[in-house]
Amino acid sequence: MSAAYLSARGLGVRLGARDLIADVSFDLPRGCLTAVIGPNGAGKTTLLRALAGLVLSRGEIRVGDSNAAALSIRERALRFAYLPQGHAVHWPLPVRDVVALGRYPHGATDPGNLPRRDAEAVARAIAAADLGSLADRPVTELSGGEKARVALARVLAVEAPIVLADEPIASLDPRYQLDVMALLRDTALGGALVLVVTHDLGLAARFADRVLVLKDGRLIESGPPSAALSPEVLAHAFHIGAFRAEHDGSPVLVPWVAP
Ligand SMILES: Nc1ncnc2c1ncn2[C@@H]1O[C@H](COP(=O)(O)OP(=O)(O)OP(=O)(O)O)[C@@H](O)[C@H]1O
Repeated sequence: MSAAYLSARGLGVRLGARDLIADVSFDLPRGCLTAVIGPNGAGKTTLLRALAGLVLSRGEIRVGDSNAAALSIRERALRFAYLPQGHAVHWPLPVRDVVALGRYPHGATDPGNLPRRDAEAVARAIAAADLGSLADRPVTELSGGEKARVALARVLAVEAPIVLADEPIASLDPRYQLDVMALLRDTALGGALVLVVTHDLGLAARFADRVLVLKDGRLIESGPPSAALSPEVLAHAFHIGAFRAEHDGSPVLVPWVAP
């Protein structure tokens, strides 16, 4: 594996007397799409929030040559583009302006008057998320799936080296699920380090280079999909089996009843 760009050592998040995640360690390179999977409540969202610096954590997070804890909020927002679960926007802002919020960490604070470099990044993100025909519509008038693509475009507009996406395909139709996974893979191929939380094991098997498996706040497996989605791991993590096949050279994995 190439040099690590994002490393966690003994990462933990404790709330009250409870460890939401504990002793999580990994090294991930740029240019890699990593799926984060695990049962409900396993700590996937908490892990992403800890990496983004949105929840207090212990242990160490290193980004490139920096200790993440030493970064200012703006530096952290430039390095980590974070797509939260749900991503509600309640103001009737035009789609273009919502996407432009992704340029805020770059100092572009007025969506109506973006410097050229920022306007170009916004245009790239709008095109990548296939939002060209919706760019001038108020975001509040879009469907759930369309809003999800706007939220993703905002994150892509940051053009950060690390993308943290929490269930970005949860509300999308099958076509856009495939498009968004392909888009995230292309983002990784373009040099970003992409972490995607998903419950779709089939898409994780097909698109991810690596898989992190969380259970009860612990990292129980980390590796290529062939190892991290093995029958043993799925039985241990989810108490399920899976139908496995290959199509067009890609792995097919369909969750099935426990063996
Ligand atoms: N603010 C909070 N206060 C107390 N407990 C919390 C808080 N946020 C999350 N938790 C608990 O932490 C655990 C991990 O939650 P988290 O949202 O990280 O899980 P997840 O793996 O993303 O789950 P899901 O697949 O259901 O989205 C859960 O048991 C949850 O109840």
